[in-house]
Amino acid sequence: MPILRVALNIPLDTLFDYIAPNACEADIGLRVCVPFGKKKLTGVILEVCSDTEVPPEKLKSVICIFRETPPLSAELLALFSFCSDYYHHPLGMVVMNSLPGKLRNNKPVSLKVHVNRDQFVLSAAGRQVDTSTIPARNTLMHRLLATLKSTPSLNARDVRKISPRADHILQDWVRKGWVDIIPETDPAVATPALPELTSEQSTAVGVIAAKLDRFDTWVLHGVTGSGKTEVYLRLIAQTLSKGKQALVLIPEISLTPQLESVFRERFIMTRIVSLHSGLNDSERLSGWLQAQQGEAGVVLGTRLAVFTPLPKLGLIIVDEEQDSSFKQQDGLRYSARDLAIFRASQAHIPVVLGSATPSLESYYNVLNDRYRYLRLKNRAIKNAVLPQVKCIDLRSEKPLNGLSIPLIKAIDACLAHRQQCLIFINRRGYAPVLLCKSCGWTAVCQRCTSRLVVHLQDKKLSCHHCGYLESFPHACPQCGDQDMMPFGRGTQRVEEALAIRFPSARILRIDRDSTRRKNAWQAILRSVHQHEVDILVGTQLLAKGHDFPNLSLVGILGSDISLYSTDFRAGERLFTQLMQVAGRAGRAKISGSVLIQTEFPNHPLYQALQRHDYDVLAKTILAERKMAGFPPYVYQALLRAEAHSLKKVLDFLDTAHKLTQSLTGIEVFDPVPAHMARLKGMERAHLLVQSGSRKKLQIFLAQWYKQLSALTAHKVRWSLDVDPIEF
Ligand SMILES: Nc1ncnc2c1ncn2[C@@H]1O[C@H](COP(=O)(O)OP(=O)(O)OP(=O)(O)O)[C@@H](O)[C@H]1O
Ligand SMILES: [Zn+2]
Repeated sequence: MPILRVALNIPLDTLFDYIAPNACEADIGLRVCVPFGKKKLTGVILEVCSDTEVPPEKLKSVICIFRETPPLSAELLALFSFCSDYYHHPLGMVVMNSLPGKLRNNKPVSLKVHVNRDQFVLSAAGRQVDTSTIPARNTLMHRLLATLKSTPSLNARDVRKISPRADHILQDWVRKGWVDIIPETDPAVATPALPELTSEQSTAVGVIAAKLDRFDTWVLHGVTGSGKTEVYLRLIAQTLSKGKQALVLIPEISLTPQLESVFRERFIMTRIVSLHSGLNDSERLSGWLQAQQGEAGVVLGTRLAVFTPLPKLGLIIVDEEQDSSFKQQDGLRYSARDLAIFRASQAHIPVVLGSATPSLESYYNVLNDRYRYLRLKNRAIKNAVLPQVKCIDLRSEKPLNGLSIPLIKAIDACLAHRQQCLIFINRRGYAPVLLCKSCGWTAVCQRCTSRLVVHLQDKKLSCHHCGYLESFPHACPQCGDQDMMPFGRGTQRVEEALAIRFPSARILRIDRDSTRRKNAWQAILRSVHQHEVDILVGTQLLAKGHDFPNLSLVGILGSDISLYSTDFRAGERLFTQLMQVAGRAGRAKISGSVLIQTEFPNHPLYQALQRHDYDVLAKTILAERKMAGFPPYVYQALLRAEAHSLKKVLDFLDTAHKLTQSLTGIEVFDPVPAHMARLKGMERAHLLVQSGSRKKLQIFLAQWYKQLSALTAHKVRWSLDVDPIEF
């Protein structure tokens, strides 16, 4: 009797065995419904074998196998298995987390995902089908094939006219590659005229396009506005022309509408699917199925999209590859960028990592010749040059309400020229601290190690880590004094100061508070493009990828705070962020300038920024990391633990520490409290391990993970974070 080994979304590092009388090898990768305790669960069949260690009286039968969707491919299952091994996370959870919600349900799904106006045409393979191989009694198949041969294309209605059952056959043929789907096209839309590539773009496209049939990791290092998107588009066009699919990963969901419309305009004959967390379950399922069936030519998505089934994958692009949002920060802590590289190597195709400021990990791999490197040094639009970056020295220019005189003058000039400006401050809310002037009390979150942020408009104090909200206190809870004052500055306060200083300017604030509503982004982008806004105030949400042609001035406030952080990645992150915001200025015909208000104008980071010199700074930071023994010179993993009592957490970590004794090539540090020592009421601490050899670290982690899983007597939640980026 065949035994199925099933992946379930259960936090145990094992597969679960069931009997299935009518199952066979071809069922591997299919979804299956099984009994589990008193419940029914849906899982995925990973193996079909003939024996099991489960005693016969305990072995249960599957309830049903879902056969309406094709099985997950062997490549995808290999990706899951790599991911589970590398991140030390139960395989069943890896598999199930990657599926759209509707496929995790105990219900069959409907495959009716086509837009009815699609056209179906016989593919080259379909034309070569030997009709004698189709049994004569299958008259419907013969009729459908004959009709497809005799007409240029059919739409869904034509198909149903042949027979209501013809639709099924057609779907099957699409899967087999006999029939291609051409999405409905609007004849009024003409093929857009392509811009002439700059010589740098043209080199990049040429070099990568010559090697589309092999695995390489390309770092496309292009300054802001250098037209990396155009390079992607040309490479995707070549991929599509070979009948292959392209996967494009982007960091921010807010960037999808813009990019999606660029793609749609360019590839009018191609089905483009976007996959991100803003979709409802049906939309996500539909996109996922179109990808799995090879109908979607381009899949555009945020990090989870790296797990999309793509049978004809020909190219992967990771835009803004350095972005930390590619790393999942809970549950399965994977890096979508790193998995993208694995997928490309698995499929023998190129992966392009695009960025204006590549991550130091990637840059290091370039310096070591592990990755290939292409550079775009100039802006793509004729005469558009990189903005002039200058520091305003706050030691001599005392600001008023946060705004220094040179910045105010620059804003005045910008407005007089009817151009737009952007004031960047990476902190939302009104002020980060509420302070009692007489006793020095500050409002803190009861559940987290953090201060409460002042939100003046709704008269609330809010914790940005756990979402806790409370009303303003009337008096200081410590001394009773009523003289409480917001201290420091957030976007709302800067907006207020600007409104006072520039009463006739139209000001728009863009941060997580102002973009929460659905479609808020579209409205914002439209009003910026139609110049209904003069001054934008915003956080890093604004910094990424947006193209605002009329923006000529960027002012940067409050960035000094990241210069001397305890996090060794803070400098890299700040540089990237400031390069990105600075890059919003002067992207088209008008020239741009960037003003940074700082007390440390001579800091190497600001110096590098003024010269647009990524390489010098990157090399300096790399040298520091080498000295200090930080990544990319070592590989790290963090054992994170949390519980209601700190003692329990530390006891657990001590036990974990003792398990690691006398290892060579692995360095184990003492347990320390996390940067956020308390979060949502949980006490948190961690233990860092590192090694100069990724392989050694992996071997150690596998063994340690088993030992840790076997520790039972503690009430601590723990997880391993491989290649952590937050501490
Ligand atoms: N060859 C070209 N000729 C003319 N304009 C171009 C060309 N290539 C790109 N552009 C234009 O240049 C602008 C900047 O391009 P794009 O947004 O792709 O830059 P980017 O490198 O992605 O920058 P960022 O890192 O800031 O996102 C866009 O308006 C784009 O339409
Ligand atoms: Zn909190």
